[in-house]
Amino acid sequence: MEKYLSQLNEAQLAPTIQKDGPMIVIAGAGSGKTRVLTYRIAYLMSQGVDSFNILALTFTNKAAKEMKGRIADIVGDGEAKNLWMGTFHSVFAKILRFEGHHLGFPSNFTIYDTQDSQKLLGSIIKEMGLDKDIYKTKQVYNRISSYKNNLVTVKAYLKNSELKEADIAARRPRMGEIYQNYVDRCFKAGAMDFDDLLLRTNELLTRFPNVLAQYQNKFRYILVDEYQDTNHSQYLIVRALSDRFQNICVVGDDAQSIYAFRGANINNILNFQKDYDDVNVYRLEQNYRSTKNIVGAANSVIEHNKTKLDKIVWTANTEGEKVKVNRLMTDGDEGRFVASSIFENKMQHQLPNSDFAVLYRTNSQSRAIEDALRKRDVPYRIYGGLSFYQRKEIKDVTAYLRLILNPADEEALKRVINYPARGIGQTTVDRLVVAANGFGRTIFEVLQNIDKIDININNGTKNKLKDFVTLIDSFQVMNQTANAFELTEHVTKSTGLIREVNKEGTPEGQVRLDNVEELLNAIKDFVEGQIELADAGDSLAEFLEDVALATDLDADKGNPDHVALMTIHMAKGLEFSYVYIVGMEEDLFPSAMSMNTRSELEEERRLFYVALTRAEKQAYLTYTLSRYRWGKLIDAEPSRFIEEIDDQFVEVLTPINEPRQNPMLSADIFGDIEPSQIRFKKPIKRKKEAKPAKFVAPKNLKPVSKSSNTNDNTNLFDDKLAVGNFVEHARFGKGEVLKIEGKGPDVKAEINFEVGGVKKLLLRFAKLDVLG
Ligand SMILES: Nc1ncnc2c1ncn2[C@@H]1O[C@H](COP(=O)(O)OP(=O)(O)OP(=O)(O)O)[C@@H](O)[C@H]1O
Ligand SMILES: [Mg+2]
Repeated sequence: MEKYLSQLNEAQLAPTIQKDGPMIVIAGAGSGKTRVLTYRIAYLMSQGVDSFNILALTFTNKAAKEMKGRIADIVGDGEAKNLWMGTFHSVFAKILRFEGHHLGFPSNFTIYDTQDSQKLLGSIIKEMGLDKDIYKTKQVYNRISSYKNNLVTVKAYLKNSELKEADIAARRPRMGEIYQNYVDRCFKAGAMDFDDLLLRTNELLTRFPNVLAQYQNKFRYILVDEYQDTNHSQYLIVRALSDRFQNICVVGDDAQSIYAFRGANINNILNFQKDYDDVNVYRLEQNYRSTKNIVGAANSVIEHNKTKLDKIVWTANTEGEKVKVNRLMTDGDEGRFVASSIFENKMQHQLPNSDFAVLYRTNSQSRAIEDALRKRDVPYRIYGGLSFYQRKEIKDVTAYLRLILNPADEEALKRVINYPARGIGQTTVDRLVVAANGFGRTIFEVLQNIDKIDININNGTKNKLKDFVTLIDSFQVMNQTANAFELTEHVTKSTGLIREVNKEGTPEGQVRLDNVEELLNAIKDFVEGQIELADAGDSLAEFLEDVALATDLDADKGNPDHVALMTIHMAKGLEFSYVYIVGMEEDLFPSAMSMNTRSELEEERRLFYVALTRAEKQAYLTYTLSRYRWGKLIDAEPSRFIEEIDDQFVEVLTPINEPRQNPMLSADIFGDIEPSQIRFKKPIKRKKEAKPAKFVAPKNLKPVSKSSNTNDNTNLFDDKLAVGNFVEHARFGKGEVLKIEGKGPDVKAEINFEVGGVKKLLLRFAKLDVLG
């Protein structure tokens, strides 16, 4: 352990080895907060704390896995296994499996994901005969989610005139009824949504003191990462569990609080000292992640926020390159710039793809980047789009599995009752739902008694329904003996699902088929890792729980060496050598929807701070002059955040695809100044410009000199290459030299190529043949 403790600086060591009592580490990005948590857990174990008595809550399951791996390196595999570590949702889902019966939930309760919840709300709104343009499912869902995260139960809602008035003002006076129906239907279906996992845990710990005492005793040491983004519900759970022993260590950075829009409460971090007695407050100031330029840039940005704790962040790392800002014409150009820059940096510094990340404000921005990366054959992965487990074909298979385990699961049943098609129409399903609601029974119970009840369904259809029940029954019987993999394989075959996904034999169908196969592989892996579980049924339940809580960030699928594409929200806590932040435009970032109040704008700024501080070596910011938004091409202005970075940390790149040979244009915009000298004191707003004419090479050009194969072409080109020369490049074809700039190893040429238009190349690396 000594050896490991020496890998911490003094400031980090103190919270790591304070064994007991409440403590908070407030520190800026990259200062080692997560490292402190990791080493602290290992330290506690080395001091004789039983691994069963430690609970660590992280922001993603991936972070938990990595932390566990690191701890296993220090203390050994066996002990690390017993640690309770994961996101709030996954940890408390596990506890609810054991304890949910106190609240009337079966241990095999289903977890409804957002899609399931919204579908259920959609049908409730329809059944109540409400206008779906006013009662928009998504908004209703968000509203209910915020009640739950603030522990406002239906009962509390009905007593809360403020909330009710807000809903009436939003022309939704029947929110209370919807909320009630939704809670009832989830309960009847034996289902909890994401927010219930926290809300019900709170209910459990409040209503059942014995249960609370049991878990207080179990979790004698509690650690929370990214504490600044806990919501009220999470805060109360941590408080309750740590109340007895008060061995609570939370780490966070108020400057990185970016989930207020989802109910995160920055006051949790600000008030921590009031919640416990004798809190030790630790501060870390040295950043180990980033260069001086990046740390300086990030510090200068966050300075603009009024609401913040005073913090110092400095680094002993090298100066590094300045934060590079580039302006492009369109999002297509932006994508191409990012792709070629990644490509060049990769080649120049011999780096793996996984050293690069592209971050954006909204998911829809990924498409242009993807297109460009694909053209360059750069492998990439999008995180946080539709997660693997949310794809239709995967949800169809898992719906069968959910139904086998929990026949009350209404959303699963509705999903598969007529998939693959077995002649059971929507009207029949609607009648079943009405009957189930009328009898206070589940739909499956109605199906089991279809002959005994009075329901307007013809005999032919009744027979089909009975066949469906028999089918599910047979799967349940199989589940008694077979493992999850055998069962799933059998389900996909015997229902005809596997045939259905690729019945057209199209490439898309093949992808769906591959996905189902991938799911089977995942289940097999899971089953093989679960052999110690004697009860086959358990392995299926556990697998489904992992599936429901899986975010795309957690899955490690496919080629591990890829460029990561994700929203900034997803990137919290992560680090990459090279980070490209795209779409740095007003109304996009900061988002038009978050500029109404100072606090919203400050949250956007914190988001930018998070984005910048992901970079270790180099950060690029790009913005475009026009962008398609809501189907229209609009003029875009550079984000105010670019201006907010202190000039000394920024370098403005000459826009690569700008028609520099047009003197009107340079005069118009830059006067006599080189664009690279421009600082963004005022946003530069311009109209759409024409691209340079496509280069067509004159005939009869022949090579007059060839670039050497060494990495140093400087001498060759320093004197030989001149403006007006024709050259040839292996990939871009022939081109005309428009401009030469720089000295020695930094000589660059701007060349208008046949393929891809104007490019700026560092001659040291460009393999060019001069033609004459
Ligand atoms: N004392 C140290 N010596 C060397 N490297 C360190 C030290 N402390 C932290 N690091 C490294 O610095 C990087 C940032 O650390 P870490 O991720 O723990 O910071 P953080 O404060 O959790 O950042 P964030 O706020 O972004 O979550 C990591 O790569 C970590 O391994
Ligand atoms: Mg961290």
